[in-house]
Amino acid sequence: MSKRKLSRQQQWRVDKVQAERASRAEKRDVRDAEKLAAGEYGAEQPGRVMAHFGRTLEVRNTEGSPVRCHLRANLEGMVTGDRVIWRAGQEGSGVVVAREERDSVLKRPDARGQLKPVAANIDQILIVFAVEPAPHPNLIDRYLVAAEATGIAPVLVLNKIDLLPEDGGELGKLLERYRALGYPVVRTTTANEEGLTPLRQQLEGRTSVFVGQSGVGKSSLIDLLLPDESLRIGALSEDSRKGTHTTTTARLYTMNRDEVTDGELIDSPGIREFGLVHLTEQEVTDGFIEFRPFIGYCRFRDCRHREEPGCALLEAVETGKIHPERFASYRRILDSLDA
Ligand SMILES: Nc1nc2c(ncn2[C@@H]2O[C@H](COP(=O)(O)OP(=O)(O)OP(=O)(O)O)[C@@H](O)[C@H]2O)c(=O)[nH]1
Ligand SMILES: [Zn+2]
Repeated sequence: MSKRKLSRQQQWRVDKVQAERASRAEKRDVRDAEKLAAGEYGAEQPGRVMAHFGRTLEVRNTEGSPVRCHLRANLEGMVTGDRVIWRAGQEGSGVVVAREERDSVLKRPDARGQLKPVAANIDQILIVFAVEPAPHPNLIDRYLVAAEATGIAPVLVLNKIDLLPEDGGELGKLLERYRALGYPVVRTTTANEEGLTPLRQQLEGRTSVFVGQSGVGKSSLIDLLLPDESLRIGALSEDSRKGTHTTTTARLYTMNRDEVTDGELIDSPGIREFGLVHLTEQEVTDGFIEFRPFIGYCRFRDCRHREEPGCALLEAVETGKIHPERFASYRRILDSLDA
């Protein structure tokens, strides 16, 4: 693997080539099994998958360096972020012999619409939105519901606060509503040095992913968080930036500042699009966290919370325990499932 620092976009292209190479690596598995049996590998040690290309993995060792590994024959389905046990072989490469249990998994539909894990052990999903283009509350709710369905903690990141009016405007009020529900809200701007301080605090010691609609500033934020990786700005043409990289795999990045490990990011174009995936009616209902105390208290067991008499959710809206806009949003998301 090249020692030169590549931009993420360049890296994704490299990853694709390596995926092709990976199939050749499978033939090595057989030989590996023999070598493992013969004791030609070093002691077991922990690592984390930074990227994967089929059966070839880039594993970060405890010193933070990447080691090229392949998977022992009886293992499969590793994804970026997996914690693994590996053993060093000859020529700086290694073999992954086990995977630790995952704390969380992020899934995306593959080409055939089948949900497939794309990243593991993520602590938080940062839902980025911006003062401009202004978010529709329904979109924020959609992201929150999708995040809740994964069991990974969502965090709302309001970017471009340099464009916010003095009094905070309507967005200020909207954010208060989410804060009251218990969601962390972080304000950012890429327009000045201090603009990322609260975000850095939120990222510290955790593994995060950024999601959000186009134009909210995800690339701008990530470029500032990973300055070493941002060679691509200016170096790549518009065309290649907009190329279709959505099938390439996710990559784990460590944010280093002042020699201190601040936190980790898992990123890929596909992950950034997370949230606009198909959800079930049950997932949508469960994803509105303030509904939970009322679920199961409707008069009818199969209440769909539309016009039914004795609906506990509708009552909660009427008595002000559920915000009418959140409920309207809930209905709109359900309607979009029906469509
Ligand atoms: N005023 C202001 N503009 C910003 C800020 N952050 C990003 N921008 C601008 O917003 C635009 C979109 O930023 P990007 O970083 O490309 O947004 P993105 O979310 O990565 O968008 P996609 O690549 O389409 O997914 C660019 O013109 C940025 O310069 C900010 O904090 N304040
Ligand atoms: Zn009901």
